[in-house]
Amino acid sequence: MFKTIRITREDRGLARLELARPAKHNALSAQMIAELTEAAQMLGADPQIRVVVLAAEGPSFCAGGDLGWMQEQMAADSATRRSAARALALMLKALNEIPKPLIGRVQGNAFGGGLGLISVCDIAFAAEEARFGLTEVRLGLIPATIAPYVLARIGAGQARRMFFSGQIFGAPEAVRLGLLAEALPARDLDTAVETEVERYLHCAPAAVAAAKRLCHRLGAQIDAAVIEQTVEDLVAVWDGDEAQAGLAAFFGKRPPPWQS
Ligand SMILES: C/C(=C\C(=O)SCCNC(=O)CCNC(=O)[C@H](O)C(C)(C)COP(=O)(O)OP(=O)(O)OC[C@H]1O[C@@H](n2cnc3c(N)ncnc32)[C@H](O)[C@@H]1OP(=O)(O)O)CC(=O)O
Repeated sequence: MFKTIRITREDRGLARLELARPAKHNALSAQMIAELTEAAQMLGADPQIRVVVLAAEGPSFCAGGDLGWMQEQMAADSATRRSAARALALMLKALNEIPKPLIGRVQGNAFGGGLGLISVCDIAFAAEEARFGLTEVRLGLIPATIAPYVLARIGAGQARRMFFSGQIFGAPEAVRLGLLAEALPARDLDTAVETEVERYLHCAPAAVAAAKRLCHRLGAQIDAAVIEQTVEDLVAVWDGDEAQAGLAAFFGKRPPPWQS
């Protein structure tokens, strides 16, 4: 039924939700955004599922928003753009609101929206050689719909540095920032995720769900108005000359005009 993601269920109450566009480094296309939204809602509502692992096939966890899809939005009318940006925002909201532990399993690159996906995980583990970054500003874009979740996860001070510089950093730094629970040798990643899964499967599901609600309520308020503002921010950036130039440079495999 899904083309860009895969879901595997285990009787013990575990679902593995896997990004499956490896040739495009799991970039978030319109179809993947729609499928992830549907999967998050479905797994969230399934009483048999008590823990969800978010993983990815191929060399990257996720290379962020699909830049071809973004280029299409730049040429579209404002209603189409707004609905595309809102789809991205609602996907993140749906993942964030899964009322059970969402555990990230990260390898390779997690850039832009990929780092956003990690930020909506409750806890994440990564291979030591994984790379992270909010690379949007290098492309003339901004981290928009992902911003509330990244800010909630690592705080404004650390986030500003990432937001403004697009700097790429390694897994030890991601642990220090609080994005990851642990960075491990790649061969130990599945064991670490499995140990974490078992911890949650030994707990009362309604109590775990209530604990997650509590964490959300006491953390940053990511309400409908905040989300809608990020949609407008993304729509506005798609209007800009820098985004046009940045994406043309990416697909032309050349540096953007501002790169020193
Ligand atoms: C969510 C919001 C914003 C964003 O997320 S903006 C996107 C931020 N992401 C990036 O800046 C990452 C861009 N990609 C890369 O830097 C590199 O591709 C890579 C992931 C480091 C991999 O490099 P490598 O050299 O190994 O491979 P290629 O570059 O040749 O890529 C292979 C293949 O995949 C395509 N691709 C990679 N990333 C994307 C992408 N993000 N979108 C679309 N396509 C992508 C690349 O074009 C190649 O395709 P071919 O057809 O094979 O040429 C906004 C918000 O917050 O709201």
